[in-house]
Amino acid sequence: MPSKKALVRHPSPRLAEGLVTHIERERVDADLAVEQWEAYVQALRTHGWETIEVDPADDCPDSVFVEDTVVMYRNVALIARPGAESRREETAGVEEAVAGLGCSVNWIWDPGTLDGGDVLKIGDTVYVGRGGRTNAAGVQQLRAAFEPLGARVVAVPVSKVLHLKTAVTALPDGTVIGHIPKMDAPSLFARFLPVPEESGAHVVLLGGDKLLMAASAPKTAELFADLGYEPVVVDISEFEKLEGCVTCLSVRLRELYV
Ligand SMILES: NC(=O)NCCC[C@H](N)C(=O)O
Repeated sequence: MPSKKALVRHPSPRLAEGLVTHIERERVDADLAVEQWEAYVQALRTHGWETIEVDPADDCPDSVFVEDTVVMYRNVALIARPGAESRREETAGVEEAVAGLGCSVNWIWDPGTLDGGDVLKIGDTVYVGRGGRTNAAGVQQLRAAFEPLGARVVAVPVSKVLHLKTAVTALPDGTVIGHIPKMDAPSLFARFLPVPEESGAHVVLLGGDKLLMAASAPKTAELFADLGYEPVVVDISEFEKLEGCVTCLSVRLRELYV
């Protein structure tokens, strides 16, 4: 049976100091953030995901955004090398967690940088955003790690937002969804559906027709419901103030046979 495990990481007490790059800094309510994180984790559990907490990294303000630290392909965990220096220490705890789960571990090495938020997998196609956090060496190393396993790696320019997955994710049938004003190259995606809100571009596939989405994208939730999906809505306002979205708060491990 394929696994339904998801890595999550408790917010650091220093969350409010997290990086902001493309938006104005706003005050983050740390207590509310913890409540929102707990509700997010509960939503995963309610929909059948076993959540595994990576040991907290309290000194790393952005550590709750665990998606950026590792990319999974089959049972291989590629440990990222975050583009932001302040996030490099986040990977140690994640490496320990995935090794403990029986994953094969591989690494992005200097001079490569790559954030997990830049990697979107649709079947065996692995889109990788080349932008502020992931450099050309990171793209090459991702190719070298995953192409021998059967992946087709497609590089996508990203200049308007933090990560590729800030701009686009995909529905269960593989249709790419995105908010066009935030995309560099929409024509790269063969089957593409534009969404009316920036945060509507972010979905976590919970299984079946269920899509985990942010409360800040009500029009997009309506659009998806009208297409026969079931939006599961969570409020993640405090993480959005730090350019986070629903995808970055977990790493789903779907292909572990352990
Ligand atoms: N995958 C993601 O979308 N990660 C969000 C990371 C936000 C964090 N404040 C950062 O700038 O690295």
